[in-house]
Amino acid sequence: MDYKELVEIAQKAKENAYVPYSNFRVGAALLTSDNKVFTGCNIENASFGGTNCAERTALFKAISEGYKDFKMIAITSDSDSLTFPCGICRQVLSEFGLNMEIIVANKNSEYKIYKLYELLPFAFTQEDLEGRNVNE
Ligand SMILES: O=c1ccn([C@H]2C[C@H](O)[C@@H](CO)O2)c(=O)[nH]1
Ligand SMILES: [Zn+2]
Repeated sequence: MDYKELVEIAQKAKENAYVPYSNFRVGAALLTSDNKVFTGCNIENASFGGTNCAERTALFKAISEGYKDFKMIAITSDSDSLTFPCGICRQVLSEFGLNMEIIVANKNSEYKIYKLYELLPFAFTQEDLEGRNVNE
């Protein structure tokens, strides 16, 4: 599974986006450490706040199926710009490892790769709860 292939799977996942309010379709494809792929799309809600992003849809599908070790996640939309995960998704993804690779793509499947720790420096983690944040 290479980066490009995962981006193409995310493009396909975008087709199921439920976006009556923003009309902004997002797709994600999450690769587990044993090379299984979980896809996700954004799912909007009339309350707005009940909306779930594509990244969290993919992550929650994986977690609920018993997977919690991930190599990378590809994210795309219909935009000419690269689609970066929102702050909530960065935080939620960080629970499962700041070393995860984040592949941000545009509608033409051009992409860049970051590590989650680059997108979420000084992350709040379990260690903060235990009083030993490494950033201190
Ligand atoms: O990385 C992102 C950014 C936004 N959205 C969704 C939420 C909402 O449905 C729409 C507009 O913000 O895009 C995602 O799914 N992932
Ligand atoms: Zn998000």
